[in-house]
Amino acid sequence: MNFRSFVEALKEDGDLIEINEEIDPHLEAGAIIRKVCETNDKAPLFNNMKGAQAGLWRILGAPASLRSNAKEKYGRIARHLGLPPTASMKDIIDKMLSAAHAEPIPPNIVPDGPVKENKLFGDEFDLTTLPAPLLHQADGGKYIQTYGMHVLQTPDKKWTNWSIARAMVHDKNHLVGLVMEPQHIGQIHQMWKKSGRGDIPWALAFGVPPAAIMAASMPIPDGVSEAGYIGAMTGCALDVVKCETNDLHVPANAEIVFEGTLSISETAPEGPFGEMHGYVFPGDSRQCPKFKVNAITYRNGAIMPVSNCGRITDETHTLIGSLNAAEIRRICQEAGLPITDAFSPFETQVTWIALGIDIQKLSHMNTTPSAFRQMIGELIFSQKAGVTTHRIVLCGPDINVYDVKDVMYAFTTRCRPGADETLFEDCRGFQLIPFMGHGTGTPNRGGKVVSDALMPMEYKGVQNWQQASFKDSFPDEIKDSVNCRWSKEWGFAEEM
Ligand SMILES: Cc1cc2c3c(c1C)C(C)(C)C[C@H]1C[C@@H](c4ccccc4)[C@]4(C(=O)NC(=O)N=C4N2C[C@H](O)[C@H](O)[C@H](O)COP(=O)(O)O)N31
Ligand SMILES: [K+]
Ligand SMILES: [Mn+2]
Repeated sequence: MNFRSFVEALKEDGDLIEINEEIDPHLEAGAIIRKVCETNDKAPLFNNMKGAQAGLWRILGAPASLRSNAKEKYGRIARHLGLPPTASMKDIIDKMLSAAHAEPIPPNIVPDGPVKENKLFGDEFDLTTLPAPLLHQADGGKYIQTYGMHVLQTPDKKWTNWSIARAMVHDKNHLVGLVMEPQHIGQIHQMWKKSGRGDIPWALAFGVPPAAIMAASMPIPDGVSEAGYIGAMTGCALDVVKCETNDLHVPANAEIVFEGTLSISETAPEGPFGEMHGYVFPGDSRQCPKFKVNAITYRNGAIMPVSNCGRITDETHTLIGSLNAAEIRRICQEAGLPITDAFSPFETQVTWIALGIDIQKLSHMNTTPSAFRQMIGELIFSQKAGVTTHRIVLCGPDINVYDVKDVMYAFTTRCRPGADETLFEDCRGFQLIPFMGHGTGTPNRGGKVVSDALMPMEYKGVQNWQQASFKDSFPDEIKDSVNCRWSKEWGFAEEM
């Protein structure tokens, strides 16, 4: 599946709105995409961007946001992975974890591809004249990069990392963007700095195969190349082609590729940006590394994917939250902890992760609530995949952690504030969260908690209550008889 066929799939699903009227990249496109994300409406495809030139570019907004009809809520994300549009978040997370222990299938190097249909070098382009969107009025620049994939290799060439990190236009041939540890872009940047080998060969591929952008958004382990992971997950090697101006490889059917170098010395002001937690702090910029663009190659009719993040629900919630939770589930299970599921409710702006606990296994651990909370917090808050999470909620087997109503029902009724919670201050914190970066304590340390929504008896493997609900407080024959007359005889609404 490549990006173009993904867009076709959305069209066939009736999940695309094509806008052929001229749309301005200065706030107008961003406003439409933002409103789509806040209303879970169809993905907008802007075919006529003001300032488009030489086929650069059309824009697809909200590439992995939600659908409004409940049966296909995650359909746009499912289509990234070739799953049916009715797939659940559990199905999507299971699919993304399916390659965790599989032999990587390295990419297949091909001599040519659609991404080579057009090539611009040096003065043949000027980034400041391309239709890069201003996505929020207080953003510090035009965030051209919100859903592209950085390609960076370690100095020893053993690891090629694919990841999403934001970047804005700095001048006619430079971007400036977030390069922060423990993200792999930050780790690799540090390796090159130490190696003294000069600026880093770099590529940024937009409109890559959707499964690749999912892996680019996922914190798979240090040293694991996303290309091989995706090969193992899809069962087939991804076709890649060599860059014109360096030895890196990019997906052969990507829509657009910027090629160049990531500076190990030069920085420029970056931000602010309307971020994943739903805030922009006007004027809040900091020095970040510069990316020099030496060449642009692109397909005819190239489409630039754009994520306008902020208030729920957009790609920073559906992908960052879900894929961090995926890795947290795997890490907990491999540590022998009784975790069945992990999910980050969008309504927490993905600052929480709810864990589903197998209380039979928990009862065999003969542990205490405070010891278990300590174990969970020390493991998860020391992980790269745990950096963005500031509250973990432990939930019993009657709670569906993928449903925020269930998580809040457990958290608000089973977790006594203070007594049932363990605070963690000696761990990395996520400075992009306003209460961290603009709050009262140290911006990038601590501020985390494990909130135990397991009742004491669940540590013995027992739940001695019944939920006062239709599902749990009525015998099956009553429920069946009510259900079968529900809409036919009495005219209540059909079940969703
Ligand atoms: C899907 C998605 C992921 C994002 C981002 C975005 C989108 C749409 C935008 C819209 C651009 C907003 C910012 C949000 C911002 C951000 C910064 C830190 C942590 C989370 C988000 C950041 C970013 O700018 N920098 C960064 O380091 N990581 C980001 N991730 C998370 C990473 O893609 C994710 O963590 C991967 O696992 C990285 O791969 P790696 O494990 O290093 O190989 N962006
Ligand atoms: K990644
Ligand atoms: Mn990685």
